[in-house]
Amino acid sequence: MPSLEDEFFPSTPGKKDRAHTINRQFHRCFASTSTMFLWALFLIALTASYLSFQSLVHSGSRYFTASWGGIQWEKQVRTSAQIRRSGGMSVLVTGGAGFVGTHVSLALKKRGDGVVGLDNFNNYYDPSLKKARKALLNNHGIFVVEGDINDARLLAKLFDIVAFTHVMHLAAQAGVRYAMENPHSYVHSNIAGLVSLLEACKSANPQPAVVWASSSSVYGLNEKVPFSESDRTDQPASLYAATKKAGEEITHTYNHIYGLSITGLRFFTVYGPWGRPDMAYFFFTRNILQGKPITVYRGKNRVDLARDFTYIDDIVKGCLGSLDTAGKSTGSRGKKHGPAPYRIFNLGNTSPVTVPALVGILERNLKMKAKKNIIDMPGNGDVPFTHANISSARRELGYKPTTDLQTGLKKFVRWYLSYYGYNHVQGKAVN
Ligand SMILES: O=C(O)[C@H]1O[C@H](OP(=O)(O)OP(=O)(O)OC[C@H]2O[C@@H](n3ccc(=O)[nH]c3=O)[C@H](O)[C@@H]2O)[C@H](O)[C@@H](O)[C@@H]1O
Repeated sequence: MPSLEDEFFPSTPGKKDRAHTINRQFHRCFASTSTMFLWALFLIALTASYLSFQSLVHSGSRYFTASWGGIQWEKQVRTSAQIRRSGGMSVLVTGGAGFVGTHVSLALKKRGDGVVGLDNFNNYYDPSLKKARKALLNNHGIFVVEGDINDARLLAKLFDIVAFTHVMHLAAQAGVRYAMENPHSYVHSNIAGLVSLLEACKSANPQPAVVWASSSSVYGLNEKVPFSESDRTDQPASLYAATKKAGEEITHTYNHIYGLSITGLRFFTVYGPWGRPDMAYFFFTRNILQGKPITVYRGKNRVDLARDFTYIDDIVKGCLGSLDTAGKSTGSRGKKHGPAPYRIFNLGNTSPVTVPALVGILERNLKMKAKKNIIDMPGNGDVPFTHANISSARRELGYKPTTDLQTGLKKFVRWYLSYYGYNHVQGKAVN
């Protein structure tokens, strides 16, 4: 092999040795090819690490790495969004693998609307339940994208692929008492995530109409019953409630500045099959079946707490009614071209039931006695009662709840036993 010296000082000055030359050319060629190869490897590694860093940054979550994109993925989104009835809509359902998101998506698909779900599958409660809901949706031709509403690139991509006519925004950090444990998760999803979603909606062309989940908790310490939309909502009792109230104000500014059509729905303690394991009716059922005690809170002066429990099928009707009557957004490319609707509705049942009465119904359905620990309500953000006035929703949306707590819990227990069985295995349990 020629030495480095040979390269600069040929053995016979003025005369090139042929074998030597071929050897040197081969060496040069090999050296440059391997250098190029190394550079290419380096660039590929750099690009890959940049992209994964970007998806982490954009997802904005410590728990979540985005996994979306590609031709096959785009095709799944497009197919899922296809409208199959005349005058139908294509709806992006955020929180698509959540409790309400699953039921709303199925109902939309059933009547021929296009639906694409979006869910970050976080571990606030058992993600395997969310995966099971995703499988159910998949069986009905609904694709749920795995991603976070804080991921602006993902949202822009989705609006790029599909001209969604509506967004049903149900992704949120739910739960009243958990806000004391993890306050930042509420800011992340209910404030930052909401703004990220509205930014995408206002920039989309055409702009979709937005229907989103607020909460009965915005009434906070309000004592006037039943709660009407015009009642004061400036005394939240929990950070959760405060973020939902903030959401109502934030959506108002997007309506005012950008002409987004906005409908906020104040849900009242929604329950039913495929429900949320962090809610009392759900984990009371699990504990009763396992022979474990349940804690029942009691209000001031030993007054029982009460909720206007609302069955999921009634809520779904309220959501579809809201989508159908939403009215168009008026902006395009971030510019408003006239006033757009801004609406807020209570979606409740109008007949509050006490928590001990709820336990009694569960006991009868499960044919088992609950081991009750009755304690005074801790100062954890709870409110003593909720009660919805729904005349506005009845008038504007044709909303008319038809399921009482007895009937609804019977359906929930039937689903619970078919999903978990009597011996609720530890792997599937939460809380
Ligand atoms: O309507 C709403 O806006 C809210 O409804 C529920 O919140 P909450 O009504 O507090 O529902 P649960 O957590 O299931 O509690 C129901 C009742 O059981 C009581 N409870 C809860 C937990 C417990 O261990 N013991 C107990 O007695 C609560 O004080 C409350 O009165 C949801 O969790 C919220 O996401 C939703 O926004």
